[in-house]
Amino acid sequence: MKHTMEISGMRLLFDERLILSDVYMKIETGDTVGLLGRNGCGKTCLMRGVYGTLECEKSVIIDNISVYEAYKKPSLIRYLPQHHFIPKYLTLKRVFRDFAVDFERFTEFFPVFQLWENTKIGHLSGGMHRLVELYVIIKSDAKFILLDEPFTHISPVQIETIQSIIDEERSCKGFLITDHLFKRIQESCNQVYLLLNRKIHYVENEDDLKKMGYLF
Ligand SMILES: Nc1ncnc2c1ncn2[C@@H]1O[C@H](COP(=O)(O)OP(=O)(O)OP(=O)(O)O)[C@@H](O)[C@H]1O
Repeated sequence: MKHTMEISGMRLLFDERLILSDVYMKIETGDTVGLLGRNGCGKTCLMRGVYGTLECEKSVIIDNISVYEAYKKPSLIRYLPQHHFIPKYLTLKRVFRDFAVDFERFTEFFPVFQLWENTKIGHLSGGMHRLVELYVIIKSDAKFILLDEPFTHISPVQIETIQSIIDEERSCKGFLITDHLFKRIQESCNQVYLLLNRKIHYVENEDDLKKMGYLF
């Protein structure tokens, strides 16, 4: 079944400073939407606004129903923040059980984790910890997945595997992914947008990014 999320009229002010204005985006099942933008332009704020953990003016409509506090509805949206969010004292077994994600399948993609089912996530390296968080969010049973800089701290080989998993999962989900690297976004996404001057701009190709001053 195809699901649609429409984000519109998003406007965010911090004191007198306008961060986002009139943001519009539509994401459907099967979409992998990439969001580029310079440091501090508002990508994280946009995601947190959609997720409902940052207050702002907005309309988020999923399948014709308005959603205000998406973070309370994990079956609709899951969000991977830039920072670690799974408590360090939890074992991998517990994490995969809580997210209802198959650990065996995970170890088929990433065999290095085979012996670590009873290891606490805090004992993993930062990159491994990140990989577990990224995987369980991508594989969670939700209609839309927001990934804030998912490839940071992940090795190139693991990035390729993750990209193939996202490609598989999009048959039943829609993805919004931020990154700084056009190449990575181009490889992972079927639509690309640039957040520039508080607004979302559709990007057809590299030339568009050059015209908008994002690439040289
Ligand atoms: N709680 C807050 N109070 C005031 N200003 C904030 C707050 N949170 C974010 N900002 C500011 O809003 C702007 C957008 O921040 P945001 O984190 O969304 O940028 P970003 O595009 O995700 O950056 P990066 O690519 O570096 O992660 C920044 O200038 C930031 O300093």
